[in-house]
Amino acid sequence: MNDQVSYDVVVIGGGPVGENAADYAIRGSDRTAVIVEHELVGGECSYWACMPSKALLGPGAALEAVRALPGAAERVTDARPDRDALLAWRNTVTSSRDDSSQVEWATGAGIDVLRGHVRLDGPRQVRVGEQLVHARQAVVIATGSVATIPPNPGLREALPWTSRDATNIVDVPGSLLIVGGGVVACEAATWLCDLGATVTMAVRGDRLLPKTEPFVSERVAAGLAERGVDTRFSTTLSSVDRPDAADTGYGRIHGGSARVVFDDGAELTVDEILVAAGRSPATADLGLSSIGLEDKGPIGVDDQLTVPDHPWLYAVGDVNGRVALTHMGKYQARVAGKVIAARAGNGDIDDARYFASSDHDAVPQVVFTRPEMAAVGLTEAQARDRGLEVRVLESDISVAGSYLLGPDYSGHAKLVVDDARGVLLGATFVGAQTGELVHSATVAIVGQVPLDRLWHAVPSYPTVSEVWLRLLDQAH
Ligand SMILES: Cc1cc2nc3c(=O)[nH]c(=O)nc-3n(C[C@H](O)[C@H](O)[C@H](O)COP(=O)(O)OP(=O)(O)OC[C@H]3O[C@@H](n4cnc5c(N)ncnc54)[C@H](O)[C@@H]3O)c2cc1C
Ligand SMILES: NC(=O)c1ccc[n+]([C@@H]2O[C@H](COP(=O)([O-])OP(=O)(O)OC[C@H]3O[C@@H](n4cnc5c(N)ncnc54)[C@H](O)[C@@H]3O)[C@@H](O)[C@H]2O)c1
Repeated sequence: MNDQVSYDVVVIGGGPVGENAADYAIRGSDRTAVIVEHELVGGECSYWACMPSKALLGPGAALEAVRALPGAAERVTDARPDRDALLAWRNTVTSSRDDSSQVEWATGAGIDVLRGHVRLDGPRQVRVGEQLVHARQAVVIATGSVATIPPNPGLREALPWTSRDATNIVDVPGSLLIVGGGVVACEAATWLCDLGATVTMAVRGDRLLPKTEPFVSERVAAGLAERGVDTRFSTTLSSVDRPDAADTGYGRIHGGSARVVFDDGAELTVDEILVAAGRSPATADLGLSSIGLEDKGPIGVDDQLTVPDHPWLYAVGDVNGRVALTHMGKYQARVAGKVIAARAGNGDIDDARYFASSDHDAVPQVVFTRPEMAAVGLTEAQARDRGLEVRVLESDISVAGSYLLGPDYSGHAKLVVDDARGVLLGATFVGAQTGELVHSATVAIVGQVPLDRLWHAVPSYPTVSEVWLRLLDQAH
């Protein structure tokens, strides 16, 4: 075996972000790139996160949409999706964790794929087992993140589920405690109810989805309560006791029941615990100290995704701690790839497209709870914290387009406006099928479209987008 190979670009981690970075760095050139992956090409997103979670959520949302609409509702015989068919659909969406089509895509794009765990071994060099791989131009770290398990007494020993188990669920627990109140917690509570589990949520703070507008938290909490979820706020686990904990594999129940005591003395016995308490950048065991960086925490980068004082090193996606979302990581990857390509050709990299500016204040996100929520940019509280002069435009979503989704449609929308400049800073929508509304707001924010111009953007009748009229009418 040749134990040293060279490429122009070496990408560590073959998730969606690493794939895009490699592609954009060599596209249309004769430069070479390799992706080194120690698990599955396609990463967390394809097999353990976005794709399986959305596969598990889609059928329940579709059933709810049908049940909301007279004429169709009468044909629905069950409020819940078919469990076996739902799990089979999840397997289809994740290709049953077979990454051959993603490897085929990479090789088709001229990118080599190497299997193994990577450690940096000094500047521009990585080690994969016995193999040394040298990077002539750039090393891109795209190793993603891992679930965090908080140090509550007995919790780690109880071998709780993480999101990997919840998305790759095989055995549906009769009763389940979810620790956390963020995005994973709320989405997982939704699909676990669809699968028939009895769900309790232990939330440290006083509301769900604490980074969103407060009305989102209220409506999502009400939606979960309607499904029977018992949400306990401002609480932590004092102890967890699970004598028969066992590593039975992803999505299988990890042993016997667990007895949980909360900080107020309340007790609960459940079949399984799902920890959804955030994620940490995957920087341990990456050899970062070989180039003078810390072996933990996010890898800091500038807006060109370059690590300060290491002009050959880039970090993109969850691992840099900027925004843990697939679409934002892929955006960073496009920017980093273009920067690498331009630097290779000694091109100019001062143009706006070589800076990941949207990471700071134009991040869109859709949370696929019921009701769904979609937001972009700053919340009112975030804008005020930045000392901006803020005006708020707010309306229930009650237009012909929403009524036609069902007579009981309920939704709410809010725009945050920079009063001094007359442009949007943020937008939040909550209600069924609002996910598709958010891109219009993203365009308005990124384009810094003045509100008096936006007023001329006429939404089609009868669509939910007509809520823009209700909101913008308040601006004059
Ligand atoms: C349950 C869940 C649902 C989510 N849903 C959404 C959603 O709907 N929309 C959204 O935008 N975001 C969602 N996210 C977030 C999204 O999954 C991440 O932001 C995204 O996966 C980040 O992509 P990445 O390429 O940076 O990292 P990853 O997808 O984690 O890929 C990193 C890759 O690097 C590999 N790797 C790590 N270390 C090494 C090493 N030393 N050597 C070799 N290979 C290595 C890993 O095996 C992995 O394949 C969700 C997250 C979770 C947990
Ligand atoms: N639809 C989507 O876009 C989507 C879906 C799932 C996940 N994601 C992303 O994946 C990332 C991870 O999601 P997440 O839900 O794990 O993280 P998160 O940051 O959204 O939520 C973490 C939650 O855990 C709580 N928490 C933290 N430490 C705790 C502790 N010690 N004890 C109890 N509770 C604790 C926090 O208060 C918070 O409510 C996020 O960036 C999220 O946006 C996105």
